[in-house]
Parts: sequence; structure tokens; C-alpha cells
Amino acid sequence: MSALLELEGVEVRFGAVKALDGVTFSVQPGTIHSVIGPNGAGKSTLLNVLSGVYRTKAGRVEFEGKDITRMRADRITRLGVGRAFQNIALSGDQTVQENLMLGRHALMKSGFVANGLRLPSAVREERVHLERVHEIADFLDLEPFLESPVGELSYGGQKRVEIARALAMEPKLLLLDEPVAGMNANEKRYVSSLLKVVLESLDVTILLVEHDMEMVMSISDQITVLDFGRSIADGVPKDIQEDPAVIGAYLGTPATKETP
Ligand SMILES: Nc1ncnc2c1ncn2[C@@H]1O[C@H](COP(=O)(O)OP(=O)(O)OP(=O)(O)O)[C@@H](O)[C@H]1O
Repeated sequence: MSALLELEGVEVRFGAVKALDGVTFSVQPGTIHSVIGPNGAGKSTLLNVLSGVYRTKAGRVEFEGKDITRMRADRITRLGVGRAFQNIALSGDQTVQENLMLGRHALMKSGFVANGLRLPSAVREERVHLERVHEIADFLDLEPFLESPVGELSYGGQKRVEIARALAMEPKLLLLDEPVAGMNANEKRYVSSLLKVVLESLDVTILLVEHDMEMVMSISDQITVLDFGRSIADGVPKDIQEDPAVIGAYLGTPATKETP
């Protein structure tokens, strides 16, 4: 089976700090692949490289066999890499529907002028996109809130909007940055089961950065562990839990991070 995503020797520096230092691993299609590691290990930097926000100093990233190493963020999105940001400033005054439609912008063919003039082609296209937005909202139990301003939803509801907005981009690979941060145990279980449904029903592969070990261990097919920018382990949850290098990396740091 060929990998959906492949990283080879990826390096990112901030001055003297090597945030990523020769990171190599691959993500197989149809899996939940988690990236874990202590604070400052390079996880967010990795997501920024994969989504085209940061450029690598050295190394190569391939998505479906295409070199995306120096590709612009919007092109990477269009290729099928969608990202839900941690604590993203969702437009709180805008409705859930408007936020999800924003996620579909990259897919829209009609230009600004056609949309502005309400040309029939643009109206038709918008209707098709709206239908899909309703389907995605239904999938994440957000349908009843489509007309509500995002700011009025519960914290857990807003996190679901983040995921829905990323799914609205129709990604093949969904990048998630701490999707259960700040959630209670029930909400965490709910999001975990939701991600499994996304994987199985929408055929979306998931790359997850998460501090919550219980969730990571229960949901992941494969785990890559970063420490000081290096990948120190890669394997199935059981092997990762028993890996001495991983235990060593976490010694002195809590296995789960408290979030506000
Ligand atoms: N924009 C930046 N400028 C300078 N240094 C940075 C920048 N972003 C990250 N770093 C440094 O790079 C290293 C990796 O940071 P990164 O945020 O990727 O880690 P992380 O694993 O996501 O941490 P956390 O779990 O705390 O979110 C850290 O030493 C951090 O201080």
C-alpha cells in the first residue's frame, strides 16, 4: 500500500532552535495517525509545514506521490489536505452555515464578480455547496445550529464547527490540532467516536496532534513520537506505550497537558 503522506528528513529552524530535525514518517490511507510528544517537541511546527504555512529548510513532503514541500497553502488545501485549527478564531458573529461555506470557498468555481452579480451559474453553484454543507452539518450533529451565530454554541459545539469547516473543504487528509483540548470526558468520547465515523464513512484519513493520551491510545492506528524536533518512535499504540525512549521523553513532564 502506498502512503498518502510521506515526510523525508524534514527540517525547520527558528534561529538556533531546530523545531524539526530530520523528521521522517509516513501516513497510510484509511488510518488515524497521531503525532505526540512533550511540549515544544515540534508538533505544531509539523502541522504548519504540512499545511504550507512554514517552509522546510531541508527535506521533502509528498502527498499522494506529489511533492508539496514548497507548495503554497491554498494549493495544498485544493489538493486535499484540510486543517482544523486549534482555537481558531471562527467568525463568532457569523452563523455556523456561513462558517462552513467559508470552508468551501477554495472549491468554488464562480469568481467574485459572478457571485456578486448573482449570475445563474453562481446561484446554482452556491445551492450545490449549501446542500453539501447541510450534509456535513448533519453528520456532525450541527444541523439544528446552522442558523445560529457560532459564538452562541457551547465550547464543544464550536470545536465541532472547526472540524466541520475543515471537512467542508472535502479533504482526503484531515489535520487536527488538539481537537479535544479543554473538553470534559463525555465530550472527548463523543469527538473520538465522531472521528472514527469521519474515517469510515467519509473516507478521510486523519493526522491528529493531541496531548490527551487516553484518546490517542484508544483511537490511533499508528503513532509517531516527536521529542526536540526528532521522531524518536513510530508504531502501534501498544508498542509506543512500552517504548523506553518514549517513556524517557515524557519523564518529568505530565503525560497530559492541562488546558485552560
Ligand atoms: N514562530 C516561532 N519562532 C521561534 N521559535 C518557535 C516558533 N514556533 C515554534 N518555535 C520553537 O520551536 C520548537 C517547537 O515548537 P512547537 O510549537 O512546534 O512544539 P509543540 O510540540 O507543538 O508544543 P506544544 O505541545 O507546547 O504545543 C519550540 O522550541 C518552540 O519554542
